[in-house]
Amino acid sequence: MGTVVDAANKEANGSVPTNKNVTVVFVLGGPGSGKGTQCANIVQHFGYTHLSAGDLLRAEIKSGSENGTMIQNMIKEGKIVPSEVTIKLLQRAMQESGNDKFLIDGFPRNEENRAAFESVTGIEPEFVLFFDCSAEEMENRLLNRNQGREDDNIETIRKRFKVYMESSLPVIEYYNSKGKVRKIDAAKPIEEVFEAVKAVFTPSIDKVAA
Ligand SMILES: Nc1ncnc2c1ncn2[C@@H]1O[C@H](COP(=O)(O)OP(=O)(O)O)[C@@H](O)[C@H]1O
Ligand SMILES: Nc1ccn([C@@H]2O[C@H](COP(=O)(O)OP(=O)(O)O)[C@@H](O)[C@H]2O)c(=O)n1
Ligand SMILES: [Mg+2]
Repeated sequence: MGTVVDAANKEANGSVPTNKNVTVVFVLGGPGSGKGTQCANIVQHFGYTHLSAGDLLRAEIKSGSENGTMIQNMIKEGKIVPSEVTIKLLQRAMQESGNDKFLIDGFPRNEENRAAFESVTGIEPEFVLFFDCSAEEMENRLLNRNQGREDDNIETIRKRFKVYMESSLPVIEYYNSKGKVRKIDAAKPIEEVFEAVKAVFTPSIDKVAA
């Protein structure tokens, strides 16, 4: 057995992972900007596999892994888990999916995430989908999310916003300087946001034909 990811990792010289055949889109934006909601829509229409870094970390806590307590504490404090842990979970999920097109949601969240993913996997994102939304709107959404998350309380939300401003926005800026960011106004209703998202994923040749 072997997925495209395996195959790409075992290229001729055996050491440099290039992952040439894997398409990755990073889905970024503040907490509550609608990343997970829109990823579910994209999966339905465009055949990607959705990998949420936060969901993978929460599953790791539930599985009772030895890192579980550390991850749980970091999430409760709104801190970013060391990339070594998160990247292993992402790589495993990519391999298990059997797909070659991935939406990586909520990752990379800081410079360490970004640089480590690039050097470990050799993968460069096709583009970065960036959901732009005011802090006020995001806070309202998080306080009404009702998924029983330990970090959706006002104290942790404030910490997450600070981390977002200080550590995650610079990553978005980095990709912006490379011309890779596709910015979406995420403050609109879900359906309208998805219209804008669809335009990003639809090849321009189809747009002309439509
Ligand atoms: N465009 C939108 N307008 C209003 N509420 C939204 C919108 N997008 C998502 N939501 C709601 O806001 C909350 C956070 O959305 P979610 O997709 O979990 O965001 P993220 O993954 O970026 O934290 C959820 O309860 C979701 O139903
Ligand atoms: N790359 C990542 C993604 C999430 N996380 C942790 O998981 C928490 C929740 O992430 P999430 O993506 O599920 O949160 P939302 O932006 O969806 O609200 C973050 O606040 C971090 O504590 C992380 O450490 N590293
Ligand atoms: Mg999410």
